[in-house]
Amino acid sequence: MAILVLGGAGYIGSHTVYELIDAGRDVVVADNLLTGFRAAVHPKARFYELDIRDRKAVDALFEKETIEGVIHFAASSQVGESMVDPLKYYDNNLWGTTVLLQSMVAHGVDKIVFSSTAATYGEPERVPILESDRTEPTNCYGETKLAMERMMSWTSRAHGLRYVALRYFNACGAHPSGAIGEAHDPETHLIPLILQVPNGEREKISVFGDDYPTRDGTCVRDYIHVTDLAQAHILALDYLLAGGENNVFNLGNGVGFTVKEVIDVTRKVTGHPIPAEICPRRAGDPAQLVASSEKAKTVLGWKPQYAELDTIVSSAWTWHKNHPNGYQG
Ligand SMILES: NC(=O)c1ccc[n+]([C@@H]2O[C@H](COP(=O)([O-])OP(=O)(O)OC[C@H]3O[C@@H](n4cnc5c(N)ncnc54)[C@H](O)[C@@H]3O)[C@@H](O)[C@H]2O)c1
Ligand SMILES: O=c1ccn([C@@H]2O[C@H](COP(=O)(O)OP(=O)(O)O[C@H]3O[C@H](CO)[C@H](O)[C@H](O)[C@H]3O)[C@@H](O)[C@H]2O)c(=O)[nH]1
Repeated sequence: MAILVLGGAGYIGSHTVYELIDAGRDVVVADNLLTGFRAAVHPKARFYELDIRDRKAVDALFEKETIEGVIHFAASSQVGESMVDPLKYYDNNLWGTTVLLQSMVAHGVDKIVFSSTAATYGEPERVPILESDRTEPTNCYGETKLAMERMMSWTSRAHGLRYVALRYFNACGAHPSGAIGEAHDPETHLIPLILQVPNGEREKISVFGDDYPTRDGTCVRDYIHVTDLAQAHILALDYLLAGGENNVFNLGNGVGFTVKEVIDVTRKVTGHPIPAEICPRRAGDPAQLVASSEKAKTVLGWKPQYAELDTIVSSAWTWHKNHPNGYQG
């Protein structure tokens, strides 16, 4: 019996595959390599290059492999892009998940752990955010992820599928071995973009807005190490395999850092002055997102191992220094 990881050539998916294989699991990866990289896939995983919107290809995979559970990362995930090209998000995220669930139901595969996001909350009513708090996305990306959660819920009622939605906050850092790390093209995430300055790939970092209602006017986010996220997926899968009910969990460290604070930590870690320039706000950004992850700790037994921001940034710096072009050389 194998675990199917959709989007396992991407950033968080590839780290989860490494943890699954380290834990002795049999792993199948499927990815269309839209934003992922073949080189990020663990050599012990069986790889299928396919698009989850291709029903015939997904059916063929379920017919060839014996799958006990699915971990679903395959989606488009850039907040800014979702505001200018929302239909890409409906197509890839909602249509992709529709086709996937149709195929799972048809093949009797009934357990799925999937990537949701802090962007489902929108502007939070309070921080730290609890899973039961209001969900009112401020960007189309978050809207499609919330709709994916609801799609799972209705599919569960009708067909008995069981799911765990993991609402991650800001994923960052790299595998402790240095073998894999974050590689997006174009890169939009704050920490890898800041690290392009000491790496000689950009002159300065743009700060998107300094007029938010936060302690220094820049947006506050909760940064969580990718290996800690990966571990949570294994715990969530085992929870479902042990008969656990449908559930939603936040995954973050419970501590918020402003954009300026992240730049300061990165200056300390790299020893580079990292010039910063204040720019206009980016559309769709909530002022602050900080998780309460007590539920994941209590119900799943999740224990983040890399909670300090300088440890997280150091692991990202090691990866980017050694792989300035990501997986392309
Ligand atoms: N990076 C973050 O901070 C963050 C935070 C919250 C949630 N998430 C969610 O986690 C998941 C993974 O994020 P990531 O940063 O690793 O992104 P990523 O872009 O690196 O990985 C996504 C992977 O899915 C693949 N993919 C996309 N559409 C596909 C399709 N139709 N068929 C097959 N494969 C497809 C891509 O090629 C890629 O390998 C996404 O669903 C994202 O929404 C990410
Ligand atoms: O060059 C940059 C890039 C980002 N930012 C700011 O840094 C913060 C973090 O931005 P990221 O793009 O790194 O991350 P987001 O918070 O926008 O989004 C991330 O986390 C979300 C959940 O919080 C989603 O799930 C999404 O997939 C994931 O990219 C934001 O305030 C953003 O405006 C800058 O100031 N300059």
